[in-house]
Amino acid sequence: MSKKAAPRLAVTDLQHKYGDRPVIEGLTFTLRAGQAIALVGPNGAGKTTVLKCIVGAAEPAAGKILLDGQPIDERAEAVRRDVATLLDDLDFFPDLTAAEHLDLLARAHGNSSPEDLVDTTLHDIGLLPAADQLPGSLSSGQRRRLALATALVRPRKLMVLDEPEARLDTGGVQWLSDRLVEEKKAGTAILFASHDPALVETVADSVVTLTPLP
Ligand SMILES: Nc1ncnc2c1ncn2[C@@H]1O[C@H](COP(=O)(O)OP(=O)(O)OP(=O)(O)O)[C@@H](O)[C@H]1O
Repeated sequence: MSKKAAPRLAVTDLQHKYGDRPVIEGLTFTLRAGQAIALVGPNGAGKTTVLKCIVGAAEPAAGKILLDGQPIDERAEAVRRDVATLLDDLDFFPDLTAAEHLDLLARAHGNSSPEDLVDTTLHDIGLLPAADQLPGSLSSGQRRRLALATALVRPRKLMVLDEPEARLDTGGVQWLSDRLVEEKKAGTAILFASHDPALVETVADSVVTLTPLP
């Protein structure tokens, strides 16, 4: 009998505190390849904090986080290779165009001829007309689209996205929704925080609701 594959992501009894103040207590969930979990809850409930713990940007007070059965370590090559993250707005290089950012990132992840991928991604995300603009000249929504695009020009088994719908227009949110569904079909696991009920309804296989701790 074959052993069942480990979940892509397994979070067990996660706890996090800022100073003495607990913000996450006893959070447990598992996420399998090709599935999506949405983290929902009011402002301040701890969604970003959970995502930061998972990508290694915050240190949990307790608990276990496993990626494909192994403790997650942001310095490990597998994590950097397999996890595409969109947390805050990216800090872009001021003197690289939108297209050059995507090209650089794809090459850094081992794609030696990313031209077609970069073009397709810019087209998909509606940034082709802005391909040669510097980040400082993009609108805030266009910068957000560029940040999303950076997650799409690199290999990924797990996407960790904090409010990916933020600042997108209606067409952008529709595109995002369709794209995340496609990502799941391709086997990517997605953990995302969102305040958009329609996006959650369309994309998430399950929902984890956080409430602010007293
Ligand atoms: N660096 C920090 N230092 C101290 N407290 C923090 C820090 N970051 C977040 N917090 C607090 O932790 C709680 C959870 O914040 P978090 O950003 O995780 O919430 P969230 O659910 O993502 O909220 P939102 O929906 O507004 O994005 C909040 O009360 C917040 O004020």
